[in-house]
Amino acid sequence: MTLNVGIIGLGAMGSDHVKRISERTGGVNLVAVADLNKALVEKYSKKYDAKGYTDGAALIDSPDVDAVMVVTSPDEEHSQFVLKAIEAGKYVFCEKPLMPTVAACQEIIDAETKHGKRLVQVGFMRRYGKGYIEMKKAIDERQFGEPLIIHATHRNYEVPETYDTPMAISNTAVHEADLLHWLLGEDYESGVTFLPKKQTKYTRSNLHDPQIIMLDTKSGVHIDLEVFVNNHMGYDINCEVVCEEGTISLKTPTDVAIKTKFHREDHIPEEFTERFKDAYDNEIQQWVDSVQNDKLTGPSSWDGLIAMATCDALGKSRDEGGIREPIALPEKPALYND
Ligand SMILES: NC(=O)C1=CN([C@@H]2O[C@H](COP(=O)(O)OP(=O)(O)OC[C@H]3O[C@@H](n4cnc5c(N)ncnc54)[C@H](O)[C@@H]3O)[C@@H](O)[C@H]2O)C=CC1
Ligand SMILES: O=C1[C@@H](O)[C@H](O)[C@@H](O)[C@H](O)[C@H]1O
Repeated sequence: MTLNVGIIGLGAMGSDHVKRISERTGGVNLVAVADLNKALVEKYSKKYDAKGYTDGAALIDSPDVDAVMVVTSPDEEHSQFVLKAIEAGKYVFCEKPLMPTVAACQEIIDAETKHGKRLVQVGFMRRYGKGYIEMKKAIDERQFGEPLIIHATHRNYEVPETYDTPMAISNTAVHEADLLHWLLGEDYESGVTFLPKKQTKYTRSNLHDPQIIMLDTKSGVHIDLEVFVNNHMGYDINCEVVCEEGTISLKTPTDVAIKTKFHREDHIPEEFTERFKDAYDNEIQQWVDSVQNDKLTGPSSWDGLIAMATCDALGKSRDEGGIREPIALPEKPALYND
């Protein structure tokens, strides 16, 4: 049976998912698209022969739609559609972050728990990237002994004017907040955020960039993460895990490196859609497959809450001038135990 999907939000990431669902994902049919922007609705409904809506709630209510993808921004827009999908009993894939506050994540968890079945998957797509999967296997098997330290960087070429200081954590570092505890298989104990170099060429009044984050896990693994979202160099994601008997690193995303007269070249991607194409494709294919099997397997609302509780502590630390903050989680509902 083919799964009929509707997508709400047709901007940068939504249009990438539209293309993926329509052209590269098996067992699925794009039947409806929605956006507040009429021109985008017309463009994609025409191109992919899908019904068009300017009201995302109407898309969710449509009997033609079996499952929903929420790809709207700002991130605060997510929960109205996620809650509506839960109410309608429809599976819903929600781009990260689930919501940018812990309270709003908790509201979704409460609604899903009340419904009694997992319906929500959060778009932490890095878990589906080949490099990270291999790193996790090596860590899980302790191939090089115990993990001790992680050095990570999250660098974007540039971000829009609407992107502000809190978003460096809630919208960007949220990827590592999820990924690194998944990679290590353990919870965080505490975190701290520093703001180096207050004045730079690209400093804006609403954005402090770069930001330095440190996290410590319950067993004492130490993580340092540089978030630098206006680096004017490229989309540069790095992760090195230092273990007792070796290091495990994410390799450069290119398959080919050029050496020519007295120098070498290695392409740096411009965008996440290029860098993590394999991860997004695997993520969405596995989401479709798990919905078809009526059992979600990907990152849950609970994972969305863990990531945001981590971001909350890091944001608080930054606002208090770099004081270490404990990372505490509420009680985990039984629904999220398997
Ligand atoms: N997993 C990943 O690596 C990435 C995830 N994202 C996430 O995807 C989401 C979308 O981000 P972008 O595509 O970059 O944003 P964008 O600003 O390019 O597009 C957002 C779209 O949502 C529409 N929209 C806003 N409110 C709406 C509403 N109430 N009803 C219907 N449509 C509405 C806007 O008109 C716009 O077309 C964000 O939550 C972002 O955090 C974005 C980039 C990468
Ligand atoms: O999720 C994403 C964006 O929303 C975010 O703004 C970027 O910093 C991330 O690299 C990208 O993966």
